[in-house]
Amino acid sequence: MEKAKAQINYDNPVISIRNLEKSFGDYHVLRGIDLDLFQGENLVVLGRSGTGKSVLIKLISGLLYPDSGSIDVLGNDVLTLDTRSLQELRIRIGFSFQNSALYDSMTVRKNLEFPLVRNKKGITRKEIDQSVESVLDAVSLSQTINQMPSELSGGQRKRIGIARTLILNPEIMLYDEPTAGLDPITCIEINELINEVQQRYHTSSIIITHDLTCAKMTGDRIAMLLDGQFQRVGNFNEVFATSDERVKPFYDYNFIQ
Ligand SMILES: Nc1ncnc2c1ncn2[C@@H]1O[C@H](COP(=O)(O)OP(=O)(O)OP(=O)(O)O)[C@@H](O)[C@H]1O
Repeated sequence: MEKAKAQINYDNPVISIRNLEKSFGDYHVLRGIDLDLFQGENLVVLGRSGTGKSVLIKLISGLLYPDSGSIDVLGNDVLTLDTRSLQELRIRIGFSFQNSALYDSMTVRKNLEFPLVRNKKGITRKEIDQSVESVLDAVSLSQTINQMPSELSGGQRKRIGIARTLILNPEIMLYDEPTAGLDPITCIEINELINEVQQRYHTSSIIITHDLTCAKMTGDRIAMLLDGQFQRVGNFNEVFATSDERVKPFYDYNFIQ
């Protein structure tokens, strides 16, 4: 269940975060976050509920503004980008959110075409068809092309959601709790898909989760968010080789394959 070694370019961070601070009223959620995501890397961000994982993703994608610190994404200073440049940058990032639901009234094909037609002006019918076929093949669901989302299982819907994100060829993937609400076997299939996406699309990914099986299977590196900072960063065994009483229960109460 250990993750196979990936090709990672440690000279090329695609996301660089320095000394990031974010409070909501009196609640100091992020207290000086430093983080690099390297080209080709799967980085898992682990943390209990309410520790600020989603806030971090929103800051990276420019949906929230920090109190201080810097965020560089694909060579862009996110905090100084105008709306248009931010939109252009977001197209280079694939968001796989828990609630990124499919459109129930559209077939799988139409769901997949939607981001293409919206974001790629002048794309031809042939290019659309090729892209749809290619991402469906990537998530091993070619046979569902004419089905409605209601005819798919939870795991299949999750895969189609990932395919819809991949269709724009993102350089960075942000997965927010990719295995939430799925049975253990389907979780493992989604973890395997995350690794296949890394290899096939050469993406760099941040995977937010509190599922340790997911962390172990998909993470080249794991960063544990505790009390507003990344207190432990390393591979799975390094992160959990500690007697830190804030970390141990996290491990003890998770089911590890
Ligand atoms: N827009 C907001 N206004 C006020 N408080 C917020 C806002 N967004 C997040 N928070 C607070 O910041 C904290 C961190 O929230 P966040 O959603 O990042 O947690 P999380 O680590 O993703 O948790 P979970 O695993 O449950 O999704 C929470 O206490 C939340 O209430």
